[in-house]
Amino acid sequence: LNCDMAGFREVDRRQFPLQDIPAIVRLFKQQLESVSEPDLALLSIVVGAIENSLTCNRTITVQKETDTFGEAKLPAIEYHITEALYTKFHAIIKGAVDLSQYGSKKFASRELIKKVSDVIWNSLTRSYYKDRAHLQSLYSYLTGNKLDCFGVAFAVVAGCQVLGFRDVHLALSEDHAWVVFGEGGKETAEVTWHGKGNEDKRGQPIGPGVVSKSWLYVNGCPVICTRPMEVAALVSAINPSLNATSEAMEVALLQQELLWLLYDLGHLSHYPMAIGNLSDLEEVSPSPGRPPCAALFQEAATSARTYYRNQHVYPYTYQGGYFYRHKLYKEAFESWANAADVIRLYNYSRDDEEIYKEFLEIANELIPHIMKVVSSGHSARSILKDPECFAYLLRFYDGICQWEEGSPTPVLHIGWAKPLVNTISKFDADVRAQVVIICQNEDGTESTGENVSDTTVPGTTDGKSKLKSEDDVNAVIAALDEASDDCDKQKYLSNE
Ligand SMILES: FC(F)(F)Cc1cc2c(N3CCN(c4nnc(C(F)(F)F)s4)CC3)ncnc2s1
Repeated sequence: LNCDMAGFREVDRRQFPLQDIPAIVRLFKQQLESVSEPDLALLSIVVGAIENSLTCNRTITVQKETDTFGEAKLPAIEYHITEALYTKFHAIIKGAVDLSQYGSKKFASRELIKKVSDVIWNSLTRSYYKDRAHLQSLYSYLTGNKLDCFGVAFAVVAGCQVLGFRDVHLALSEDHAWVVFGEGGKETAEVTWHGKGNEDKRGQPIGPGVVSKSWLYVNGCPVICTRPMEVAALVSAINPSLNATSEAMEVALLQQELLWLLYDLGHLSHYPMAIGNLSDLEEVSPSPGRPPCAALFQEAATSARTYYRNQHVYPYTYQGGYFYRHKLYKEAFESWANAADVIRLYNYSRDDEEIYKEFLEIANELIPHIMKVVSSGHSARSILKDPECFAYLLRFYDGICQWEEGSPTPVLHIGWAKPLVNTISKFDADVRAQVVIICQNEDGTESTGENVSDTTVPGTTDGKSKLKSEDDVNAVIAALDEASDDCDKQKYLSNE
């Protein structure tokens, strides 16, 4: 029993009660630099307790926000509460799993992992709102028997750590989590649910998800966590939200400090979303002496290109969102075009709703808003006179068209076409004429398409005029529909 309590024993009681952010950072640093591996249960209980007390019920009388040195005051986390919850988690896991039944001690088996997942799963409250905030930590599990889908996967990995299986690790896509295990971490197993109304596949390998080319399984390029990266995942999952409109500042500061600690120790380099989370926090309150958030967004994209074959969308939508908020519209178009270049590699399946909503918002809310805002401006450097912006938008829309091709589920519908046509028609023919479309042929050679300058939009005579009437728009929509089927818009654009 002692060896398993290593995580706790090393934590000298003198550190408790944990009164402020530096104390928590010290605990994480001590765990991350300790000779063995960081104790996932201990760290999840500690940050969960702080988040819960500062965002859920605010029962604690909120001490004045900062002490004399400007450090955010935290509700004191008592040693005995932390130790009691830690002991309870150990008791639940060790009490339910009789290791003698699972043969090899060195590597976990699928049956063992399914058993740990069942222990967590069967101890959850029967029915509760699964998407609620603050359900991601072991504190939530141990005090309220509630976990969200990420929280279940994390708890299974923490449970396997309690049982001494160092091969079981968290695998993360952009919208799902599962575990890898066995020699070389080659085996995979579902351990949690995904989305609404889908039968869970717990215990099964994730193979079929990768074969179907759904974004949910990121074409076989998930983030495979080390123990410190599992700490980064639990820190990323900290949710400072008090309600739909405000956040608990001290929780956000704690998350930011812990992410910088993990960044400095090199544990975010292979974790684009964690870098994106840190960058979002830096945008709101920049840390002195740290890289600007724009550089961090770029780092996240570079990490995804370097380690995950550029199969992740979020680094580009994080970046596009930043540029959009800062009115850097051309840069936003480029990021969104890069996001579309990723999604075109996938087949849209019913499990991919989250990223569908992301692209829908960009295409039908954000880009139309930009077009409205820039239309009123009259600067020569306007977006509407810039052929590179037109090219970025074409790449964006084309990526979504190609995403739809070969997919079991349609992507585009009339709701997409009107904003799309309105956006394209804002660019004059002479601007469009400066865009040359290079098509990659099957054999990899390139052919420049017809110069789009002689694009005559159906229903007009000289190709130089702009869309005028409703039936012009409908004609283009019909043509787009046809073009997006076989996606050789080249023929459509040159209107051969
Ligand atoms: F485990 C699951 F199932 F929850 C999948 C994961 C999600 C996620 C994350 N997120 C999700 C994406 N996310 C985004 N926030 N803004 C985003 C963008 F649209 F601006 F790009 S994406 C918040 C943090 N941040 C760190 N790690 C993970 S692992």
